[in-house]
Amino acid sequence: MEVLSLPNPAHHAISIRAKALAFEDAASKVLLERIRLIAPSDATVLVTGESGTGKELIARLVHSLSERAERPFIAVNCGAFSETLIESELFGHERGAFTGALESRAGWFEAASGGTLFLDEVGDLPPAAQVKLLRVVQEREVVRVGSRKPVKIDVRLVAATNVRLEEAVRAGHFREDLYYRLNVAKLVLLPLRERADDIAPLTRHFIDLYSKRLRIAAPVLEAEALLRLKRYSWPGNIRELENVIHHALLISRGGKVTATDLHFSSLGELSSGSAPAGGAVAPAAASTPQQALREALLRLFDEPHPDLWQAIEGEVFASAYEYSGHNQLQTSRLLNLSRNIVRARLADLGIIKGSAGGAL
Ligand SMILES: Nc1ncnc2c1ncn2[C@@H]1O[C@H](COP(=O)(O)OP(=O)(O)OP(=O)(O)O)[C@@H](O)[C@H]1O
Repeated sequence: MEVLSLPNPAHHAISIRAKALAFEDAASKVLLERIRLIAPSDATVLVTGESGTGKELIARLVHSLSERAERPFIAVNCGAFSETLIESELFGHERGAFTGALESRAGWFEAASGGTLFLDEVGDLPPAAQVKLLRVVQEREVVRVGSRKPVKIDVRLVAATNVRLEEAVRAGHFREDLYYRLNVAKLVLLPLRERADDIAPLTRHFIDLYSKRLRIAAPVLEAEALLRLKRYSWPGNIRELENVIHHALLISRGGKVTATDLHFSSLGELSSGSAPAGGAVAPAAASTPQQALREALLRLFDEPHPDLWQAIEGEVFASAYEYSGHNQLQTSRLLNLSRNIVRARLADLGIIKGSAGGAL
């Protein structure tokens, strides 16, 4: 596996989480070369790719390999805010600018000063915010909501989209002038099914990651299981592979992951390609988070465990989060704990990123 060494790992412990990034497929190697070329420049980058292909990770990599690496990296999901809130989130607001604006507040552009601002799902920006963003990109200054005073900013912009922005432009949903301003350097992430040689290194990576997190010895992946992973179409891309491996580790036994430990979503049916050696693989039964939790707890009690309580706690938080559809509020209600505790524990376990809003 190509292991990417970052300029100063100590400073990237949060942003890249000491990951060995898997870039083994020929297409991924070309992408990595392109990232190495683009990152040191200050050019605005547009990252495109289906959901779960690694756009945010690539944005962090661009930041880490740039001269701004020591400065903040802030990730904002443009689709996560209402039309009225997004402008104040990005550009800030003055006290009294709108009902509830009790204090003046800097937006993410100002907060990312000297660093990189990652605008995820940029295609979701409403038209008024697109006009403002265009102005920011052109003038390199922001005007807070409710103010007229421009504030100079020094921010490198990385934008990402999982929709074809060209089509959004054609349909009149996204401004053409903004599209050209964002699309200075483009990084295209292929769906996982089109870079099959990444599947094995990514799988090894997630086996290592989750066995450490679950505090178990890393199990061996049986050849038949790997074949099955390679034949799947991965509609949810790398994120789905991560979930499949995490789940497989929860239910695997005897130090190995077998083909039947792999539970796929019904959306990405197995391709009808060549049958694996030793016969066809039976489709795995669907598993609910409750079943997964039950199986994981039983397995934890099965063997002597160095840190049983922590491992149990981890499983409970992970399963409740899964069961709540990755919603922190629902998870806190389910566990009858405060949202802050839930957020902190999920972050400790590496299930969510360090802080709300993605700021580091
Ligand atoms: N090359 C890689 N090596 C190791 N892990 C990776 C790699 N690419 C992506 N991942 C992991 O896959 C998961 C999904 O990646 P990420 O969140 O960056 O995808 P995304 O395209 O931004 O998703 P979305 O469009 O849903 O926001 C993350 O856990 C990420 O760390």
